[in-house]
Amino acid sequence: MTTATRVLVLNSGSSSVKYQLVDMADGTRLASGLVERIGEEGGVADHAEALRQVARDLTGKGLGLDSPELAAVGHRVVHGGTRFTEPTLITDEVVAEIEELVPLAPLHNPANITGIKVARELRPDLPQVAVFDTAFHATLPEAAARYAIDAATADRYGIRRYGFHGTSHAYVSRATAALLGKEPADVNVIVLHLGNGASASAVQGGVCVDTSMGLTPLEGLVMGTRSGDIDPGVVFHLERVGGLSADEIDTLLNKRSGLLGLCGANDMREIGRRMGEGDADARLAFDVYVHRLRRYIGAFTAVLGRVDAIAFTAGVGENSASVRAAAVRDLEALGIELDPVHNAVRASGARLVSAASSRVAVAVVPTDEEWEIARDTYRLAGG
Ligand SMILES: Nc1ncnc2c1ncn2[C@@H]1O[C@H](COP(=O)(O)OP(=O)(O)O)[C@@H](O)[C@H]1O
Ligand SMILES: CC(=O)OP(=O)(O)O
Ligand SMILES: [Mg+2]
Repeated sequence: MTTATRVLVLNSGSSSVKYQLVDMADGTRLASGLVERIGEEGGVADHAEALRQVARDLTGKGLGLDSPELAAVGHRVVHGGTRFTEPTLITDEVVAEIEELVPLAPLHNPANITGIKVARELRPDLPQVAVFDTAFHATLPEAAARYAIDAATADRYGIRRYGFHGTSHAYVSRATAALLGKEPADVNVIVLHLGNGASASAVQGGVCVDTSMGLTPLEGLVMGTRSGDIDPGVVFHLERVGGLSADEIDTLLNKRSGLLGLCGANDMREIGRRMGEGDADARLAFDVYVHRLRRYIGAFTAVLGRVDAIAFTAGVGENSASVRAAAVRDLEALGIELDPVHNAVRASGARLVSAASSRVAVAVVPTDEEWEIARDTYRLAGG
């Protein structure tokens, strides 16, 4: 008999499904892929269709879901509320509870649930595990997690800071400690996850003590299409003076704001190109993005007291030398000094980009949310 050591990870996003098949016996990535533009012109119709396409892709690679070597399926679930703070074996009851959390993550949780349902239909015999974006942030102290609003109202509606991208913040903070040759327990790190969604976290000795996203993945940094922090008064103003409905304001702030709202492009590569041509809107979008990042670097430096490393990760953090340079420019007073030559080198692995004299290490650390989910899944269900 073969021992089942393979884990399939499904990361169903709002408009894409990413998958990875990992052999946990030796850490080999056997297959990975992406189905994009779900529900858009030229793309597949919906998430269920996207997942069937993932199943077909795997079958085409000779790695079909019917394989006896498959030990478990791990699912990224964005919102776990206060109910889920650990990876959880999926049952009908767990699915129902994730469904109850949809109002807290309307862009994300429905897609995650579809992924779970389709995978359970295809392999009802396999253990399936939900790994939550919020879980790594369950350690936030109350002072960081609570909003200063009426306590009874907050408790009644579950209003608090949950934080997201937790698998990335967990993976990258550990990988940063490894890069420094230290144990996670001995290192304080500010992790800057800069993808389409973007968030910062303050990790003290391996434990998350603050993060920029809140009740939903809208708060904090400027993102591709999301505003990040704004005065909540903007919402009332748009409703009372602009006559917009709650749904319209939600769409505006989540899908038509951020870099896209400021300059019409959400891709940092395009913004870089346009800045090179002297485009003033692209320049402003870049400056607003960087200004917000610097505020969080300052804030989380104060939260941590001692910072050993700042780690840049995800699409923008791993690839944009100009964002990294602008984010830490002129911060020598905080012990942060970049090495411009190292920073400009294009490379793929985890690496230091700070000057030898920098008190705070500045690192580029590629994230691997799928690996982190596979590890959590196998630990619970496979091994
Ligand atoms: N070479 C690059 N230079 C600058 N930005 C890049 C580069 N490559 C990718 N990006 C940015 O990374 C973003 C996507 O990041 P990613 O982590 O893949 O996002 P997500 O997983 O949230 O969809 C893109 O919007 C793009 O702006
Ligand atoms: C939670 C979140 O913002 O996720 P993503 O970056 O995948 O949109
Ligand atoms: Mg991502």
